Amino acid sequence: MEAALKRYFGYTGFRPYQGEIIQKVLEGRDCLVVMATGSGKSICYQIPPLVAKKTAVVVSPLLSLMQDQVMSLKQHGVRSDYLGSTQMNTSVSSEAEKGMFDVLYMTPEKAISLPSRFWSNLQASGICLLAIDEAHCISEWGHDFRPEYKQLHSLRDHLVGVPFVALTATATERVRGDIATSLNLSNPHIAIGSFDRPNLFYGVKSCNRSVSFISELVKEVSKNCTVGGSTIIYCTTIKDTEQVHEAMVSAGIKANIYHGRMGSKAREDSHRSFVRDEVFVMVATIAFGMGIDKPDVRCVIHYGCPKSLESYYQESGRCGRDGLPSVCWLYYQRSDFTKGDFYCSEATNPTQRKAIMDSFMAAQKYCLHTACRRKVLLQYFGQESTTDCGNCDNCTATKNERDLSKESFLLLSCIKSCGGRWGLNMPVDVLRGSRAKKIVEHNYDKLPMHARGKDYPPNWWKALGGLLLAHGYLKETISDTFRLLSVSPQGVKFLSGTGTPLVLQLTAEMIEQEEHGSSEHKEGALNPVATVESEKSSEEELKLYQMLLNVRMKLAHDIGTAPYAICGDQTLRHFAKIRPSTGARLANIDGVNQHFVTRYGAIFIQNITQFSKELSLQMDDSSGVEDMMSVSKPVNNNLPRNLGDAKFTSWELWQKSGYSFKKIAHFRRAVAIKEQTVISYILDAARDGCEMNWNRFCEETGLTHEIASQIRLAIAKVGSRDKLKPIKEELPENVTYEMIKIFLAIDDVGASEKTFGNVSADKVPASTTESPKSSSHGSEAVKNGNQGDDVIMAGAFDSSPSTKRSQAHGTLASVSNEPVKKLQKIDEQGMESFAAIAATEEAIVELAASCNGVSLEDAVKHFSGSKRESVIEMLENLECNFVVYRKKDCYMVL
Ligand SMILES: Nc1ncnc2c1ncn2[C@@H]1O[C@H](COP(=O)(O)OP(=O)(O)OP(=O)(O)O)[C@@H](O)[C@H]1O
Repeated sequence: MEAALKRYFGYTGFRPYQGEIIQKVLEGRDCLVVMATGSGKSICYQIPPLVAKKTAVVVSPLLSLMQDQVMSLKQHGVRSDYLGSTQMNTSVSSEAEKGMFDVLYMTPEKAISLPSRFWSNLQASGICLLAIDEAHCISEWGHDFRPEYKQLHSLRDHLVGVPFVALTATATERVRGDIATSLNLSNPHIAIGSFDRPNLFYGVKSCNRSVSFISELVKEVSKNCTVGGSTIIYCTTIKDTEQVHEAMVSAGIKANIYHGRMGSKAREDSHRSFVRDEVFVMVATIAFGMGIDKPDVRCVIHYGCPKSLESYYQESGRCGRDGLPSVCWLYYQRSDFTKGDFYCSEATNPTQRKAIMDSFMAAQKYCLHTACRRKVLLQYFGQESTTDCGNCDNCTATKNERDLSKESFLLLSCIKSCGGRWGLNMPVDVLRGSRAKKIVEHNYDKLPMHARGKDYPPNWWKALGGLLLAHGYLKETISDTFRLLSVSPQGVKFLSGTGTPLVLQLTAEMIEQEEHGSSEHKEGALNPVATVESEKSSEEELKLYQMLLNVRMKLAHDIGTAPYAICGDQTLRHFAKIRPSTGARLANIDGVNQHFVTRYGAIFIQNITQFSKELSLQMDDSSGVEDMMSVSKPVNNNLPRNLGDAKFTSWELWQKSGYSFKKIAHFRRAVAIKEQTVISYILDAARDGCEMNWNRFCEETGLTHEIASQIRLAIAKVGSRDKLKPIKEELPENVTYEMIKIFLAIDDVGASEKTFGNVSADKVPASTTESPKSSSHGSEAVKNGNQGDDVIMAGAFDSSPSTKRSQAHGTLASVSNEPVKKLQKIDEQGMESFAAIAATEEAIVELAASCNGVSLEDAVKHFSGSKRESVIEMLENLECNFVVYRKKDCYMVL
């Protein structure tokens, strides 16, 4: 399990609950998973198929979400696709039946409409789980009820014995019960994680929707953009969305808009360019909700009170999913609180209506609270928390507590005297001394508290009303479409004088009202920007991080994917901090998976090296990072370790003696071998650690910088480097199979990008007599499956491995007419040190496997016949090739 986590996702440890859930699923047990947004639920259904080598089917409510997940998984080397109404590729379904995907996503509509033949075929091919993502959609008590979800239980009949895994971030106890019942979960393993998102700062402010407020918002958001963070601004109406978007764009901020009245193509484009960091801000209605999987959103702003606390938690939960510090601000206007009825119009029965209203009131209370915001949120989801978080506006604000007993007494008694038949406006007007027609008609101008509240502006009183509601002194009831306020039993107790003095924390709005007599927003008071902590990075390291963000951006743009799908921000931060100089060092960084190393490793190492030089930063600084092992820089003795003799000699002739491929192909043979075989021998030697003059190799094989770039793009497009044919099909005719193989070998050994740099397209092979470019050998070699096994090596190549190298030297030197100047340079000492190596990569892997991981010191001790540097080098090579990975100080086998 852990090996698959490192190989495909680059992480060395599971987060809480992930390991146990995966284990249960692999044992065939149903699971109900309720874990916070961004806590890593997806891994729970993505790892089992990679371990069990069977397909996982995932039911997901949104196409955009599925497309993002598939894009990301492909970048991790996981075979994945989706079935839904927008899927144009008709072969996905038949490939899926044959078990050709690790993870197959589908919409609920699709899942219930697929014929039983599909399911029986898939079951025959192997299916390890059916996951129901966003499972709260099953429940009418959930905030996103979807009727099709209710029919998913019918899949049980098709998938006998297949574990069902229901996952959600927001489920009250009642919703959990609904999910389990509706899906017929049998004795499910229930995992309920914390709802807390400690990296998120929560803040709330009252606002007006004035032009000056919006321009202030624009200013603050633009600050966030300059530090490279993405922002989502959720508006409650399309009109607000358009207004805020227009303000952002006119201020020169790259912002997109997204709402339900846009066509699906426009929405898709808008979503895509946001996910790909082509714009930094998305101004959207909640139509841009559940499906947002971008991990590096640094700021989520709600411009208007959300329709429920669940949806606020979900939407704000789109922020900081990569675990880095991020902020969530909610700006509300008092008039937002009148929208409950509008939301209730969606209800089809009284139960739903009550559920919608309750959730809306909870959101309203959240806005008005002066206690720790996190506590309020967690309590709503049934999680008790005793300490204040210190990471929300209420915790960080200077305490502004005051005895508000007198004012509260006035307001509560006024509400009581008005008979609990009104909202807040009427009693506040009475307190303020209004003689409006309605007040006079009801004789409220005769009440003793009439005109007793002139010291404070109306909004101050309304803010106090909100506070009293949030603290339980008032209660709100719905009558028809009206929301009525009355005094609660706790309020009655206070009015009777038996309660304690009412010391309350003043809201920001009350303070503003006292100071300025209005909620007109003060310059500089708005502060939505995530102060993403630089994590003790130096200025140069931050510059390097910015440079690497650009490298990732360009790369993503070239291959048509989202930057985050290549690697996360956190991983780039580690690169900037550690500055790995080798593939092995890169491979050991958290978040780096096997595909990343093979596809992008060389590019990043080259850029890190170059930028670090420019910024005068040392490479390989592991001091500040935990979990990094202090391995001294390996000494590469450039000697092969476990090569067969034919390969070794081919390499020697080429690298040391300067022979051409053609000469080597004919060298001392009755029947010449193919040049392509020689090339593949030399590549194997390179993979085995032999020193290589890559510039010469590329020059002789015609692999130019341009061709290398084309191949890299093709691999990225195909999403896998396992099969050459699909890669070849993406490339122009002139790019041969041989070139692809060479590219992969160079990539495997992590040679520098500069390797290709010396040769340009118009300056191709000089020294090769027959370059692969001018022949069809490359494709022939592949067609014949020619990896060199079909070659009969004669003469010097057929002696026993231990003796033949020295024989080969002697023979070559004496028999060949070619100048073999450099050959003798492999002197006795070199051969001795090679012979003395007791550790081989296989032996190291065996040792690590037998004791479930081995430390470097133990490995060095175990292979006492080997030099420490050799063991380090082999370990690094294994690590770079993802044969082993490091967890703390231990090398584990993948
Ligand atoms: N074991 C892990 N170590 C480090 N990062 C992880 C681990 N598991 C998951 N992550 C990362 O956490 C982020 C959030 O994960 P994921 O998308 O699965 O969250 P989620 O629980 O499904 O959230 P939501 O409910 O919002 O969809 C992703 O960037 C993912 O790569």
